[in-house]
Formats: sequence, C-alpha cells, structure tokens
Amino acid sequence: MDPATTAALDDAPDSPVGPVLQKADYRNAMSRLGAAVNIITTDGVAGRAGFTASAVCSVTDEPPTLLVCLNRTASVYPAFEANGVLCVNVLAPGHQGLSGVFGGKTPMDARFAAARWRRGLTGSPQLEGAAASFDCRVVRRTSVGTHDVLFCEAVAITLGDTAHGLVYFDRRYHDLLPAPH
Ligand SMILES: NC(=O)c1ccc[n+]([C@@H]2O[C@H](COP(=O)([O-])OP(=O)(O)OC[C@H]3O[C@@H](n4cnc5c(N)ncnc54)[C@H](O)[C@@H]3O)[C@@H](O)[C@H]2O)c1
Ligand SMILES: Cc1cc2c(cc1C)N(C[C@H](O)[C@H](O)[C@H](O)COP(=O)(O)O)c1[nH]c(=O)[nH]c(=O)c1N2
Repeated sequence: MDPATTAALDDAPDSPVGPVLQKADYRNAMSRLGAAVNIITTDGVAGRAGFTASAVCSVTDEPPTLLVCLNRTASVYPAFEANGVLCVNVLAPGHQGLSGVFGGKTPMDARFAAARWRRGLTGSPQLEGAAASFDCRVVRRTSVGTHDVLFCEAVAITLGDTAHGLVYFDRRYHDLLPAPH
C-alpha cells in the first residue's frame, strides 16, 4: 500500500488489535465519498424538527426502505425519537443555502421559515421544489457509535419535475443538472 495515500496509523507496539485509524483520517477519506444532500423533517407529539443529512441510502425496495443516520447529540434527536415518522427531502440545485440553515445551530422556526412546505401523509413537512420526497414511518432503529441508524419505510413518494440533484463532495456542494439529450 502506498504510504502517501494510506491514512496515518497508530502502530503502537502494545496495541493488541493492530493499527488504529484516527477520526480525521476517516473524515478526510469520507469527504471523497460524494453523497446526495437531504433535509430530514419530522412533526408529531414532540413537535416539528429538521436537519441536513448526507448519510442516507436505499436499503430495499420490498418494502421500500431507506436508512438515515442521526447523531444522538443533535438538538433534533428527541423529536425524531418521539415522533416515529420523517420525510427525506432530496435537495436540488439552488438548495445549498437551505442545507446550511438545516446543518446546525439555527433555531428550528428559522430553519422552516427559509423554505415552503406541504404536510405529508405522516404529518412530516415536505419541501416544495425537492428533487424527491420520501414520506416515511420509522420501522426500526439501532445505535452504532455516536449515531442512530433509522430504518424508514416509505408510505408516500413525491417526485420533482426534473431529474436534478445536489451532491456534497470534497466538503463542497456540486449541482447535478440534467444531461442535454
Ligand atoms: N454523518 C454525519 O453525521 C455527517 C455527515 C456530513 C457532515 N456532517 C457534519 O457537518 C459538518 C461539516 O462536515 P464536512 O463534510 O464539511 O467536513 P468534515 O471533515 O467534518 O466531514 C467529512 C466527511 O466525514 C463524514 N463525517 C463527518 N462527521 C461525521 C460524523 N460525526 N459521523 C460520521 N461521519 C461523519 C461525512 O461523510 C463528511 O462529509 C461537520 O460538523 C460534520 O460533523 C456530519
Ligand atoms: C452537508 C451536511 C451533511 C450532514 C450534516 C451537516 C451538513 C452541513 N449533519 C449535521 C446535522 O445537519 C446537524 O448536526 C443538525 O442540523 C443538528 O444540528 P443542531 O444540533 O440542531 O445544531 C449530519 N448529521 C447527522 O446526524 N447525519 C448526517 O448524515 C449529517 N449530514
């Protein structure tokens, strides 16, 4: 393995399990793993909440299920835990600013004031102009390290007008525009 491209390793001789990766090495490498950007919303007994997430992927289409990874230290965590429903809103070009607003620290009312929303079947807010929205019930959850992995079964789907998207890669946003035919 090329040392220049290998993550810095802690090869302390007393380590019984071999090399230990540093968190920064993991994050640097993950910054090369481009991902769609999503705003995950919920509403219910614990109130309305939303956050930006790139740790989202498809699990199975029978039943239609996605997973969402949520840091348990996030201010939105209690709302997502109690409500049991959420909407995965896939962002489109032009949503970079909105992603920042939902990416932390901004008060919840100010986050939702930054865009227009509809109420989905589960009651979760659906973003107008999203590339796609998956209105879901959380059917299972498991904790791994700092995060909960939420398994979310879609009960309704809304598809945007055009196939376009927003990707987070190398710690920056990149528009994905329709290819010319
Ligand atoms: N999965 C996540 O929780 C996640 C993903 C992306 C960004 N973020 C947060 O957004 C902020 C900016 O991130 P950035 O991408 O510009 O730079 P960064 O150096 O913090 O992260 C680089 C990459 O590492 C991964 N990552 C970052 N924090 C993580 C975490 N706590 N758990 C698991 N994976 C994580 C993501 O893939 C991210 O794109 C940071 O505060 C970061 O923690 C969190
Ligand atoms: C591009 C990008 C991508 C992600 C995030 C941020 C950004 C900018 N954040 C962080 C998350 O949005 C943030 O912690 C929440 O908004 C909660 O912040 P507060 O605790 O409310 O300030 C994030 N958090 C998380 O738990 N899972 C994820 O997949 C992501 N992905």
